[in-house]
Amino acid sequence: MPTSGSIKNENSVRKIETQKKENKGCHENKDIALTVKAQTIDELHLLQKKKSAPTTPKGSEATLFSFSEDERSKQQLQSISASLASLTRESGPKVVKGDPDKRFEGRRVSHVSHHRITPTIAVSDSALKFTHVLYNLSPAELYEQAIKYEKGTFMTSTGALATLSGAKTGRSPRDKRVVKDHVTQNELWWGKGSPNIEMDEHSFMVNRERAVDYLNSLDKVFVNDQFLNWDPENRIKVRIVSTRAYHSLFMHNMCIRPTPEEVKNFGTPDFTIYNAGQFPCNRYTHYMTSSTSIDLNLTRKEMVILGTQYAGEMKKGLFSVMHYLMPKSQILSLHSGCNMGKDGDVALFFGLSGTGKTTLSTDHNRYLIGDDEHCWSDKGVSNIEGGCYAKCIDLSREKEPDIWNAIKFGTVLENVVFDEHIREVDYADKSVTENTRAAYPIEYIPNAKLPCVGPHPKNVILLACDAFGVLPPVSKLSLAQTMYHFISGYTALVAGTEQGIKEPQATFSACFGAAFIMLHPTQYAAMLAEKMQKQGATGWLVNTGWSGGSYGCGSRIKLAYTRKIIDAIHSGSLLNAEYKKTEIFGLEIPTEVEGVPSEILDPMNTWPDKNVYKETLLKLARLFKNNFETFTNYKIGKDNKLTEDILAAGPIF
Ligand SMILES: Nc1ncnc2c1ncn2[C@@H]1O[C@H](COP(=O)(O)OP(=O)(O)O)[C@@H](O)[C@H]1O
Ligand SMILES: C=C(OP(=O)(O)O)C(=O)O
Ligand SMILES: [Ca+2]
Ligand SMILES: [Mn+2]
Repeated sequence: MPTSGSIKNENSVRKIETQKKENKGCHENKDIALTVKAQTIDELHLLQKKKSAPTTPKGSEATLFSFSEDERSKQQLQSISASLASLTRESGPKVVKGDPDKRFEGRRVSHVSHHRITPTIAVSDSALKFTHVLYNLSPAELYEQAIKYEKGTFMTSTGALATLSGAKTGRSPRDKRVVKDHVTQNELWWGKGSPNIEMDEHSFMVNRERAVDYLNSLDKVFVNDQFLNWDPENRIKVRIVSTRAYHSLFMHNMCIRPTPEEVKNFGTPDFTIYNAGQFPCNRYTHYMTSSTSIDLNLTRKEMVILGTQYAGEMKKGLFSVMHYLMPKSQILSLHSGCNMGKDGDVALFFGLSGTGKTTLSTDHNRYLIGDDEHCWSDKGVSNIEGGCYAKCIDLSREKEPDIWNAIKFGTVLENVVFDEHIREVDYADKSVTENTRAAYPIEYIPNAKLPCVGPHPKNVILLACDAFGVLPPVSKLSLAQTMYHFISGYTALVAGTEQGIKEPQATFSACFGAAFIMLHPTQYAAMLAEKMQKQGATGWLVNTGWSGGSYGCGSRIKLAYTRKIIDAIHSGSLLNAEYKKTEIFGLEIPTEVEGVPSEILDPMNTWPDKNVYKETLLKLARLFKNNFETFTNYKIGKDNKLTEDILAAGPIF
């Protein structure tokens, strides 16, 4: 220590003296005792690492089982080879496990000898080359890969991995394609309003081959074998093949992580993603309208990503798959957050992007079941994912402490700006995008409920961020109103950034997630109505948006107030409050909520000009009505009465 000369502390002085004594007395012995058990630097490096599953499945203790372990490891490699195989070429790159950079490292020579003749990138000689598979790497290994090879990837001051998603910083719903074949043409929702833009089987195969060829041209690819859905009976096995450690770590965090035993017995996946997002699609390919394409083939159980590195495409792509598979088993898939109180009361939080699912389901006083994707079966609710994907723009430690603290080692931080030296993140900085994100394993939230399952929901909270500022901060809904608002899926955010005052943009997205549903919205709505009725769940509409005027005049409702409102819903106190009915939307609004100024509960009170308020309210009502027109010819479930009630539950003017 350079400061030892000036140390006055008694203990320190004594320490220094002891050291001196040691040095005098047994200098030689000490040196011998500290000598490493290695003859060379390479041997020293070998000592540093213990072998472990799953990347190196053959452990030294496996003598008894070595045959079966060997077999299993071989089968695993065969399964990955099959995933990566070209469907047109007879021969292709040979798939080998491990990091190509480690091929000269002196591990067991027999195991690596063939790596020594491995050529690097050789696109036209694919039959002669190896593609190294980095299989289910750990976060630490993925950090090393990402920092070493991916430009724009750094460690932040709290240990998170900050990276850039490239040109795309959000999803590209217009570039999503779904294969229309003899099965899906009858099963799925097609045409006007549907998110399922069709493509044919052949064009899918062209894109698939393009992705596979690209992946195989690389020295190495990442493979994640993981699960979706915490309900063990309805769990699916997913394989994600990707080119970036960032993608692999993102999915490691977002999907359910298998145990080493589960990895060994993984077998064939139920669904595979080929993420070749660094490579564009060919715009001459039929159905392609840009160089980005996210293609879903439900019959082949495959998804291909070309031309976008935005990681959210993988997460939401798999969500679409669940929106197809789960209803087949009478399970309702939900674009919602979910948490549970100490007494086992479960709440769902529906809402479009930015309305508060993640923020409000992450509640220090409740158990977090999940922030975004759930299933509701006859047994209760289950999270589909193993992690959360929180927005970081303007994130503050005070307002969202649990999310703030989750941003640590292992967390992927997308598109944030940070101090180049200290590496402190500036969450207010929108230089790269407003859609900055953190993806972390759910157990990074201290009160996560593991396993992520719970009983039937008691409250169904519909979140709308109403930038028009006319929806009340909270209303209690009848079942018909809940269904009306669920099918409408309204929110209004402000387009663009903060420069000047912009008109709020009303968005209607059926089931609060039209971009991800595969069947007609009324099919999900019918299931939700049936489940809510059967379980006696109460519906609520919570406006997390503006109060006191539209965007530009009013201001966003304080998160602290919204939390108080949500608390009152959870505790049951709001259920028995005093209510009055609003004009036009016919919403039941409470006259009092503990901790919330009563005057804001009726939005009319907060607007300085009551006429402008009325005009704006009518404007929004018309938007609702126009949007609902497309649903007026459908029946919701088998119940005529409910269908009529739903149609009557919209605004009346
Ligand atoms: N009153 C409010 N209620 C909920 N969120 C709010 C409120 N005011 C501001 N916010 C901010 O809005 C964003 C909500 O986003 P998020 O919870 O990620 O939405 P989602 O998960 O539905 O996409 C967060 O950044 C949160 O801090
Ligand atoms: C990842 C997403 O989810 P959300 O914005 O709802 O959190 C998304 O919609 O792309
Ligand atoms: Ca979402
Ligand atoms: Mn979210």
